[in-house]
Amino acid sequence: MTHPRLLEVTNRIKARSKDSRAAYEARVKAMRDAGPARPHLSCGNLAHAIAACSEAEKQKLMQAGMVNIGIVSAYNDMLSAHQPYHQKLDEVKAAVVDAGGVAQMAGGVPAMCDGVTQGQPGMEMSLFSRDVIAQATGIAMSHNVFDGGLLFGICDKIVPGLLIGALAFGHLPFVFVPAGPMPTGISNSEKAKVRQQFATGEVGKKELLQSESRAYHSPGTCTFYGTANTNQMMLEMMGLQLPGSSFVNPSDGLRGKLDAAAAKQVVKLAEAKNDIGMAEMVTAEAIVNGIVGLLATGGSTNHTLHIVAIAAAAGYRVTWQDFSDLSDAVPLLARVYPNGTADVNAFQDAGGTPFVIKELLAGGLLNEEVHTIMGEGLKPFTEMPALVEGQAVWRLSPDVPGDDMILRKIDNPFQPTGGLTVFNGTLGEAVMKTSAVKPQHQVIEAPAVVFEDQDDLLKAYKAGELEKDFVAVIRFQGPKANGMPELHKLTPSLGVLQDKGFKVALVTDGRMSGASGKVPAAIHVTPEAASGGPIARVKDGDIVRVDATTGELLVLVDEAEFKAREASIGPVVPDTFGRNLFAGVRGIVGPAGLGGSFI
Ligand SMILES: O=C(O)[C@H](O)[C@@H](O)[C@H](O)[C@H](O)COP(=O)(O)O
Ligand code: SF4
Repeated sequence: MTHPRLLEVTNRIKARSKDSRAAYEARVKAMRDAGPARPHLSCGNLAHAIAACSEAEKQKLMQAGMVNIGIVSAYNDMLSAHQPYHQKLDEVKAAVVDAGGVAQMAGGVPAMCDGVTQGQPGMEMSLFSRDVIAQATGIAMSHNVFDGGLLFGICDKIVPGLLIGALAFGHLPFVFVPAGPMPTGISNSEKAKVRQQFATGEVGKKELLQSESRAYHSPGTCTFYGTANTNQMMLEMMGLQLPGSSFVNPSDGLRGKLDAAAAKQVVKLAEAKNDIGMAEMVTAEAIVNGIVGLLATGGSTNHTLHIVAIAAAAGYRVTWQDFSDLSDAVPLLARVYPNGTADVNAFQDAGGTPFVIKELLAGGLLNEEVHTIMGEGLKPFTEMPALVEGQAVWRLSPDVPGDDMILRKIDNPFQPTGGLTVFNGTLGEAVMKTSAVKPQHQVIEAPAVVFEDQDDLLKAYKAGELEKDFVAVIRFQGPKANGMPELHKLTPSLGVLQDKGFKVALVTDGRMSGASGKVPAAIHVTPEAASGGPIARVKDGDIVRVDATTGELLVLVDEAEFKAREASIGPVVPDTFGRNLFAGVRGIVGPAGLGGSFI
């Protein structure tokens, strides 16, 4: 029986989105009514589109009924997660041909590695890159010669960008093709320990680099449960990626079979002509299923931005209150670093996303009336693939988890509620991933120390000025200020202070990484300082209360005095390292509560 809270939130999203969803569905109908793509091309258009094809492909593509699949790829060598897409292209094209279609590389999209840019100027483009990826996906598919698409992308802003772009072609079916996590190196906890030892001066750069390179060591996605791997879980929850396919390593023999199966599935969907495209798959029910998956697994806080933006691309308005109300009803069923010690390889071995889906269905916490890439309903997504006599074979998840320190059944969760808290109060709205914060750190009331640049906090730390209870208020880090960077490089220093017994918390209009964890951080503060939000009026010494148990974010200053204060105007954004290219975007980008989007 479906949980009443699930029905309540799903129905209110539909109700508030009635007009915007109707407008989206009208756009999709107009594209569908225009009929299959290629017959409407001029001979010149078609000749250009197939000029570089083989003779066999040309003959096929000149037939209107032949399914042509557009591949949109986020391959580059900067993301270890995306490097495997280089050799995947030809393999998947061949698999589409084996399945009776033709495939063309429709276009590439940019992909930024947040690990490479963490703490660097490039991080100020990170959030914006999501919408650039969406636009690049639109450019790729705008050739309008395709009957469906395959999407090569995994990491943080790439999956949301690809999905937003694909939704602009909601009359077509798309299937995501993952590449899988790298094998486990040193544990994430060991990595974090060495970082804190570096922050205290116990180890030097040589030891730190050695440790980092043993954590991040080969092709594949990083193995912590950050935004990239949360994307993977979400795509299975939403039925947009083959069941249980996310966390199979690139070098595993099963990987290639899963790629071929994805190719075959998208050809089958494109041939079906039953009007099941992205619009019919990405419904309010599917979006709520994605949020439920986020909450049940303690996924990345970045999804309070990305799911809102994805929903908007499908004509739905989703709010942080929706996340909060679902979080009260959805139990925490998984502990994967930073919410535990295991990584995604251990999560997969313990039962992975199919196990979580099976348990959530048993608890009535997923909408079952959904169209997915596998057909109707979520039952196929309770199955895990294995290589049996050289073939990918799916089997129903077991009734018990492979490791109950990593996964739990619905009647024995790690926490009765989800891993996310939405804050409200005198500083505005904010979110916190509480699943990674110990209970004794979930309520912090301490004097503010205000910064407008994360490096200034690190300088104060190194000067020994932060050996005390304090709330770090870091502002002018919002979308309009400087692109809303992740401030994850502060984690080791704040972690050292927390370990020393000081009560520390972070409040910022910026973001943290999905891999950030133990320090309580009320992030995405909205309205941001650059929009005149109250965070711009906080002064050193103001008492700030961050209470993750009640969702209060308060500055304990006389209301009239606080309101009368002059707001800080913040620092000037340098125009170096490409920042100047996004000056216009900073002027039009929307607030975090609407996904931080400029589309
Ligand atoms: O949201 C995320 O998951 C992060 O952006 C992640 O993709 C990023 O790479 C982190 O910075 C990795 O963690 P470290 O920086 O600790 O390696
Ligand atoms: S998970 Fe993060 S650090 Fe790892 S490849 Fe993806 S973007 Fe880069």
